[in-house]
Amino acid sequence: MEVADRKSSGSCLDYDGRAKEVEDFSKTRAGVKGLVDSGVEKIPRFFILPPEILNKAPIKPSDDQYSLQVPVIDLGGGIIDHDHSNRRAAIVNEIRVAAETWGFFQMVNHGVPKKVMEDLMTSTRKFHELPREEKMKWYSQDVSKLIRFYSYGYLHSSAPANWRDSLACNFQDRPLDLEVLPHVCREEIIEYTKCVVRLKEKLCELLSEALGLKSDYLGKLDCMESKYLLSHYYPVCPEPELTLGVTNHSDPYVLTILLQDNIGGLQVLHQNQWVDVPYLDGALVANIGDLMQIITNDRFKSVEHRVLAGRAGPRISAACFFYPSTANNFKPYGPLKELLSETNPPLYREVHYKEYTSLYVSKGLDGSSAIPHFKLQ
Ligand SMILES: O=C(O)CCC(=O)C(=O)O
Ligand SMILES: [Fe+2]
Repeated sequence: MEVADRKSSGSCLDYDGRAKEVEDFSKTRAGVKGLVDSGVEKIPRFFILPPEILNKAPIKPSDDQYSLQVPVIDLGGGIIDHDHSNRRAAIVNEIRVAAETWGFFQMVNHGVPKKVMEDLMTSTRKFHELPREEKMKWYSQDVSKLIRFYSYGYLHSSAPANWRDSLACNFQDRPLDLEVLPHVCREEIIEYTKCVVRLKEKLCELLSEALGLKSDYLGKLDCMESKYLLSHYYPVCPEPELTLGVTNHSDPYVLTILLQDNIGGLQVLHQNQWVDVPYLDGALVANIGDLMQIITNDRFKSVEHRVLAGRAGPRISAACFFYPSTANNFKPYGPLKELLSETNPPLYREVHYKEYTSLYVSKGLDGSSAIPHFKLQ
């Protein structure tokens, strides 16, 4: 069958025999990489995405796409303390504009050593490229497992499948524990996570200031004390026009810090166009999560993004998500009263983290946002 026929041969989300195909795939415990290693030339049908997901925004970018650029912000290494108030004010302003308009920005001079980033990429790649028997020991579809390897997390639903595998390390708000991690990447993950947590603390202050609040405001709110690192591996895809590395979604958490390699494919939805988030040597990407959009009453935007599947690769990335500490799983978070006024009334009801993520997970990455469910009428 030609690509055009396979595209029009019906939705991948619901067809006879889909559940069995998905289950057989899961039983291999070898992920998408296992499929590629087995030499598939046609992707299994449940990976073929319907046009309404593939073409959510113009697939062919307008000329504007080339003039639109995700903001790049120089965090000034160590010189953003309060003694350098002019420089700090300028950075805070850049972060404010980026968070309000793009929901995404790239950071350079952010203080995470390049070697630590490179080591994370090399070692997690080693994990994903372990012999199959070795890697499958980590395979699990159980979402309550804090450390696991998986592919397509929505096995029992009709949510779209993604052309990628992931190693999940949900550290929650505990100290990092070396023993629980796969040997090939454990020290590198711990070191990288320590550095990224320090960067998150800096960003937490800068974002508070960008909202016109005291530097320690978001820190005291305890909305970003837990950390969850996802190491992604996007294998080369024999039919990249038919699927996606990851389908359109916004991140459900408060803040994400992302490290990507130089393969490309990450895109952010901006002014109804998909704009590339290009690889920038030494940079880290930050993006606003859904809960941050809710607590800022829509000032900061949690923006949809996706990753294209590609013939080049594999592509490697690591996303570190920050969310409230476990003690606050049921603490209600709503628009911050300091940001509200008569002319700026609350747009959302209060929601706790568990309620938010349950809805997010039950929905699957179907390209729709969970945020509107919490809007006040
Ligand atoms: O791999 C990437 O560049 C993005 C991953 C992502 O969006 C996510 O894990 O939420
Ligand atoms: Fe994401």
